Amino acid sequence: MEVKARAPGKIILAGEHAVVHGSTAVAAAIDLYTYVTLHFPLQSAKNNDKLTLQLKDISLEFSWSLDRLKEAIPHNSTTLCPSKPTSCSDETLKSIAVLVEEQNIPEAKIWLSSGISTFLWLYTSILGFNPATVVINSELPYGSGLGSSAALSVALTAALLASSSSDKARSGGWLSLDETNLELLNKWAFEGEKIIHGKPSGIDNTVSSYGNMIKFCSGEITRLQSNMPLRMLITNTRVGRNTKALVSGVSERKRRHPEAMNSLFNAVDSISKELATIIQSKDETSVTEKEESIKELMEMNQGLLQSMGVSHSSIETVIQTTVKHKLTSKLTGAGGGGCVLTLLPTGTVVDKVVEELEASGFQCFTASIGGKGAQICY
Ligand SMILES: Nc1ncnc2c1ncn2[C@@H]1O[C@H](COP(=O)(O)OP(=O)(O)O)[C@@H](O)[C@H]1O
Ligand SMILES: C[C@@](O)(CCOP(=O)(O)O)CC(=O)O
Ligand SMILES: [Mg+2]
Repeated sequence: MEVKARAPGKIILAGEHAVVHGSTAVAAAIDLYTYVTLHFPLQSAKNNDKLTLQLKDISLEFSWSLDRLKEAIPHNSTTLCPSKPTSCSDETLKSIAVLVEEQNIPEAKIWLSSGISTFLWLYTSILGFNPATVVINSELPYGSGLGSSAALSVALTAALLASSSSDKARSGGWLSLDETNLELLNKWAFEGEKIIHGKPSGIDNTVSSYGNMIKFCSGEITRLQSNMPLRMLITNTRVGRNTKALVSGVSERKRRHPEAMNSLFNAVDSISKELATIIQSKDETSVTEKEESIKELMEMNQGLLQSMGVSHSSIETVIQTTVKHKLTSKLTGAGGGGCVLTLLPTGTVVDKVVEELEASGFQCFTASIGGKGAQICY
């Protein structure tokens, strides 16, 4: 039997980091996906005593005997409960880290460890100790602010829940999930994100699960209906960074300067709310005026992110380059490198700015904004 799922990456239009501290943020799905395929061996097959993970896009394979997993991961064989998401305890996470270490991940790819821990936790919590080969393929750059961690948790959980469900109408095409299943998927995926991010806000797994564009504040989700064209250039600085470290850096700064940081978070909250209002507005304001307001809000948000300590010289270079072309940019995701968004107002020709950015070693692309969320295929 085979089950497939896919989940999109995302851009955060406003509010990253502040959203971890209770501010509003606005995010949209993009049309770059992580794909997960589960293959279950026949009882008679020779590999029916193993769990194998194949990361296709980076040509790596990891494998554990089911006996080793059962021995290492604390479990209660009678209480597998896919419909009740639970958190991974510190004790279980330590045991899983040992299982990951035993795989001798190449030093240059050691950043995969938390993703593989998430994999083991979600798999064994939802499907228990059953044999399978899990194939993962991602179109998203890793650790670049486009939510590869959330797309992994969402796509994997969607495939696991689909395979554990009794209701498998074979269709051959991509199917979206109903509200109840989306809610369950999103809760499990959040538990997966916690292993990778430490203290996630939940916005990334939510937008990857639900798709489209959302306003998010302390777990409250508002789906947004955009009433204007919104085009963004995405520039990957190719500077690697890690969301967990950046999020904890902001918390440290908040601990040192609580009042000042709370003022920054409040300002971000206002920016995100205003952005959501503009995007949805059906009033007479022209698209050009709306784009001018969005430009200003992005500029202010970037200034506040810089004050939180999450910008980077590569991000500043992208901003300065795009300013020369009268375009406005802000970092997206955790910052510290990673990707930068540049608003492309109606009629913008991007060739010259892209040429200049790519000459500096950056990678530019446009992605379609606000597409579908998680989907499954039998
Ligand atoms: N397809 C994948 N397979 C294994 N791990 C993954 C995958 N996608 C993401 N990850 C994990 O997520 C981490 C990147 O997440 P993060 O730092 O939050 O950045 P982002 O979510 O912006 O890509 C990687 O270092 C890796 O541990
Ligand atoms: C910085 C943050 O707001 C977004 C992180 O996104 P990413 O992992 O860099 O794609 C963290 C969060 O909201 O959990
Ligand atoms: Mg992430």
